[in-house]
Amino acid sequence: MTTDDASGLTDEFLAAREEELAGRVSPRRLEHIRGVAATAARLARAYGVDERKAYAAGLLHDWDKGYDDEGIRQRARDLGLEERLGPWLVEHMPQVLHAYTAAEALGRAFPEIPADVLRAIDRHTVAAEDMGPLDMVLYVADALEPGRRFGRIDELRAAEGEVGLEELFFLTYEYWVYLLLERRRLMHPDTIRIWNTYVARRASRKGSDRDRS
Ligand SMILES: Nc1ncnc2c1ncn2[C@@H]1O[C@H](COP(=O)(O)OP(=O)(O)O)[C@@H](O)[C@H]1O
Repeated sequence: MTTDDASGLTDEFLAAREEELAGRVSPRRLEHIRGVAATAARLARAYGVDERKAYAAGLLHDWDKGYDDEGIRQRARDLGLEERLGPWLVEHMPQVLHAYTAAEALGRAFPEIPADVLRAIDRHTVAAEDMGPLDMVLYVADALEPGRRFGRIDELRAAEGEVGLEELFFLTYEYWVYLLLERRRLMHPDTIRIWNTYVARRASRKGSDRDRS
């Protein structure tokens, strides 16, 4: 099996993980998870991304969402993630840790999960400067699944299929950053770097669109 091979993501494997999830998260969270998996699969079809991987990433992204703040801090330490993430993040941002711990724990427990699915899970909350198509599909699906309600969601939902995947990711990320500011929440220190990267990429994309027309 190559690292990105999806052949281990059989129907049986996914059904077994879904059953385990019912014991790991609340019914409400499970509903969100199912919504994200279905939305990720739909986005994958629309944007030419591997549908099974997208579904699997959606199904598994909140694997560790059942921990409370102290529990998830301890899990991050137990998985040896404190060095990578830094003690400040572990102490002050428990709400983002589930993404990193899920990717690490799932990778250890289930070698059949492709590396790119684990990567998408790892970056589903904070994102990254080098988001690939699968990463973007999961990030967007997490925000747009049918159970989510927030101010500009209808506008974002309407953009699905009308704009490219990177633009849809950008619009979703923009809104998420805006919400963090509005709610006066702490921001992950990578947020400005990621924002700047995608603003610059967008400007050059728009520039080359203009050159072509
Ligand atoms: N860049 C960021 N910096 C700090 N917190 C963030 C950032 N992005 C998202 N969050 C917060 O992390 C939490 C988990 O978000 P997320 O993983 O997307 O949702 P969920 O796991 O519920 O599907 C939310 O409270 C969200 O506001």
